[in-house]
Formats: sequence, structure tokens, C-alpha cells
Amino acid sequence: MVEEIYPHIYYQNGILEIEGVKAEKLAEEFGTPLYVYSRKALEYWFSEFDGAFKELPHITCFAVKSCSNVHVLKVLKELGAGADTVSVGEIFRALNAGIDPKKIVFAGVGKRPDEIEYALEKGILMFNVESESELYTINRVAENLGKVAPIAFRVNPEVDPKTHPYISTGLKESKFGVTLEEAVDLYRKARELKWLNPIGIHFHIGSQITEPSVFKEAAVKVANLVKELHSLGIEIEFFDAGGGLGINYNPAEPPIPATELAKQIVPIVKELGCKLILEPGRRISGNAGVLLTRIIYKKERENKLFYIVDAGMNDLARPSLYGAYHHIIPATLKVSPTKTADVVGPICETGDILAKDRELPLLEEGEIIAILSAGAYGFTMASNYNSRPRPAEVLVENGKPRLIRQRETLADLIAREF
Ligand SMILES: Cc1ncc(COP(=O)(O)O)c(C=O)c1O
Ligand SMILES: N[C@@H](CCCC[NH3+])C(=O)O
Repeated sequence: MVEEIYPHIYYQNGILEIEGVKAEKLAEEFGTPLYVYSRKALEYWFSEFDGAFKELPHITCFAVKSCSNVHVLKVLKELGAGADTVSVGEIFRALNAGIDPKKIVFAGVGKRPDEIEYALEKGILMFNVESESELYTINRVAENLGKVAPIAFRVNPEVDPKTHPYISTGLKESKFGVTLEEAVDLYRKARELKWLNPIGIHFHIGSQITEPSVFKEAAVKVANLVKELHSLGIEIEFFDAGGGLGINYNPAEPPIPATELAKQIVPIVKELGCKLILEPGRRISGNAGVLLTRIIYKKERENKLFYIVDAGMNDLARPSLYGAYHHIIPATLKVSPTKTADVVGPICETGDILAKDRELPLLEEGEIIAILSAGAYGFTMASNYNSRPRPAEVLVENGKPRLIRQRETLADLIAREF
């Protein structure tokens, strides 16, 4: 009997499998903590998203920050993805995966001149410019290279994305982008600069958005600006609508279909006659990955049960950083009473909590559990805090697991301390 948790992640007769491979077997073979991704799940989520926009010329630029392993990027590249990047490191990864530079966009509030130079030399599609100072820096670097830089401004449409404050980016008080009021003047200035070519417009209002109407609210404001720019003879070819579509962190709740997002944006962009760029991260990789961890100890106190596992906040930062919910399930399903427990890591921080006051089946020391929805902002936010080597990453392809990043070793920890 198969019980689906997320596409390609399911129980088969009570045993958790990821695309045909048992979670227990993966933990045994590669050790824990272990990040595991399913190729078919990546394909599923990419197609679900990309397919929703098929009526418009568009590029789905995967947000590399959400899951940057080069083998994951290669899978997405094969499906036609471009890349949304925020550093020279991410551009390097995307190029390494074979992604066409003409499908790479480069955002970020603090692009250094050397990063701008690298991106220009590689011939990326466009720079999403976040300030006037940056505009002049790009112009200067472009002049030195003798190569015109294609740019878009990241505008801040001041729409509340109704998500966690730490991942809201489109409000006036946030550091990102330029205001709608500043934008026209900035586009005029960009047009006058010899080494810049303003070809696009960009916005991104936040992440893990579950209210699709906010995308429309933002898109309408930005489209009005595009119309004004067109009337001034500034031709905007690319309308970059950012990322942000949320996922269902609780598998019992259905995800918002990507078509709901498309409904909000497509008619607006169609009317403008622009090409659409999208920058989904979490939506593609989030539910295509899990973090497997082993229960090291059980600790029971009066009215309190702790499962101490071998993954900590250094391996998965989201719960302690944002108080984020990640569903947790055992690798082997059993009929047992449930009990409220905290799942905690081994880090010397009170906040090293993966799940708080969670109703879980009674689990035993040595058991493997899966922390779900860990494919986005999981490994990419992992650190070596407490001198813990970072986990390995495995990609399962049609029943075959492939190690795509070796577990770090103790030697790796001090390798650069010479
Ligand atoms: C500019 C930009 N684009 C795309 C993304 C990807 O967002 P998400 O993973 O929510 O789709 C982010 C992160 O929030 C971002 O800052
Ligand atoms: N790191 C955040 C998302 C940040 C998006 C970056 N703009 C998360 O884990 O939810």
C-alpha cells in the first residue's frame, strides 16, 4: 500500500521511500544527517510551475540560493531552467551546471565591482540593480570592459506579502530595491549612460507567500510603471516577477497550484507585451528534499520528552531562525500512541530546536526520522557551527541514490586554517 506524503516521497507498506529508495537504507549507506533530493520530485515541481506560464514567452530562473548543489542545478537546466543569482558564487555554480548565461539574472543589494565584472564577462541576461550608486558602478565597470551592461531596476512595490517579517522584501523599510517614485528618474539616468542598456524591470516582495492576490497587487503597480516608461520611449522587454510562491510545509494541507500565481500575473504581462521572468526557489526544491536524521538519545522529564537527534540548527537553520514548521515523520511507520515531544539537536544553544511541542508517535533511540520540506534553504543555510562537518547530499534518480556532495570531514574543518 502506497501513502503519498509529497510527490515521490511516500510510505510503501509503512516504510518511507524517496523515489524508490528506502530512507533507512539511505541513512545506513551514507550516514546521517543526510540531505536527500528526488530527481522526479524536482521534475514534478519544475513542470508544475513552468507549465503554468506556458502561454507566455518566459524563463523560469531557479533561485540558486534555495538549493545550490550543482547536480540539482543540472537537473533543472535539463528541464530548461535559467538561474536567479545573488553572488558571483551562484553565477559560478549556475555556469558550472551548464545553464546558459543568457538565462541568468543577477540580483542583490551589495554587488561588488569584481562580481559585476565577472557577470559581464560571462554575458548574463541582466543585472537587477538595487540602488543609484550601484548603477554608476555597473556603468564604470562596463566601460572598463568595453561591454554594455543589460540592466533592470528592482523596484519595491510596497505590497505586504503577508509572510514572515524576516522574509518580506517589498516593503518601504526593507533594504531591497528602489521605490516606485525613484524609478522613472533612475531609468532616465540609465538611458543616458553609455554603457548601460535598460531592458527589464524586476520586483520580488517576499518568500513563502500563500496569498496569491498580493502578486497581482504588486504586478499592477509595476505594470503601471512599465507603461510610463514605454511612453517615455524606454522599452522594457523583460518583466521579472521574482519568486516567493509558498509551499505546504504540512503535507496534510494542499499546496496552492502554480496556476493560481499565473492567473494573477499572466494577463498583466500579456497586455504589456513583455517577456516574463520568474524566480522560484522554494517552490521547486522545497518539497523535493528531506533531511534524514537519527535519534541519538531520548530524555524524559516530568511532562517533557526530548528526542535528541544528530542534526542541529547548523544543518537546518529554519526552525530556530524563523520558528519555521517542518513536518517530521519516522522512516518506519508504526502503530503506537503519540506523545508530545521536542525534537532537538546537539548544538549548545537553547534555540537548537527542530520541532517544539510536536505530537509524534513514540520513537526509539537509533530510529531514523525525516524532516520534510528541507530541499529549500536547508543545506544552503547550513554552517559549521560547533565545529560540525556539514552533511552529505544525495540525489535519488529512478531508484538509484547518487552521492552529490561528500560529507565534510574533520580535516575539512581546519583545512584553511594555515
Ligand atoms: C530576488 C529574489 N528572487 C527569488 C527568490 C526566491 O524566493 P522563493 O524561494 O521564495 O521562491 C528570492 C528569495 O526570497 C529573492 O530574494
Ligand atoms: N531563507 C529563507 C528565505 C529567504 C529568501 C531570500 N530572499 C527561508 O528559509 O525561508
